[in-house]
Amino acid sequence: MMSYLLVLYHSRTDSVKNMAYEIGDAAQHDGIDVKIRCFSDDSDDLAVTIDDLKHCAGLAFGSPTRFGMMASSAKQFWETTSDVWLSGELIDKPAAVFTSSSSLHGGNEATLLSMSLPLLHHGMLLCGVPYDVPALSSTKTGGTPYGASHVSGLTNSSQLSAEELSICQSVGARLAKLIKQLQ
Ligand SMILES: Cc1cc2nc3c(=O)[nH]c(=O)nc-3n(C[C@H](O)[C@H](O)[C@H](O)COP(=O)(O)O)c2cc1C
Repeated sequence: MMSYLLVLYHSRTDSVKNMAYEIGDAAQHDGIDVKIRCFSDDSDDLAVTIDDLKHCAGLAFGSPTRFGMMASSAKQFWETTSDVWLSGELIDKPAAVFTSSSSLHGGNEATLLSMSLPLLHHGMLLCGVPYDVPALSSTKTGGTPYGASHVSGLTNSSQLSAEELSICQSVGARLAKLIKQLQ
């Protein structure tokens, strides 16, 4: 794979995983190769390597909301990326973040903002969700200008609402567009 979007996620109960696949499918639909990777090998998807990260043309990074922050496996991974940071290999590559939380005001926006920080340190071009995505104004569940989100609720449902789905698709399409424009 010469030029690909890396969709890198952690998910324990499939909500973030479903979002990862929606974002990846949308980018692929728009002509971009996609690599879907996890932070550890306790998933159906392969564990990410530093090479996967170094050589991506763009990144979608997903984590569940854990006490208003990213999951520890994600944080742990970023702490192994100093060499990539030193060599500047992610500078000027487009990136987006996405999350799932069980409650609507349970810290999903805070999580998205803090997930953005390592990507900004790496010099990536953070792409949020613009308000020309109609679902952003109509959603009663997830979806924020800082990135796609899903609210899994009291039953911890991993099924995305129509608006959440459409926002994930818009993120995949936007990353694909930016990857093409920047190459
Ligand atoms: C340790 C832990 C901490 C959590 N913290 C929050 C939280 O701060 N706010 C919230 O709304 N949900 C919280 N949750 C719920 C998860 O964010 C939610 O179930 C999410 O949809 C899981 O995503 P996944 O299915 O991809 O694993 C927490 C769950 C765990 C296990």
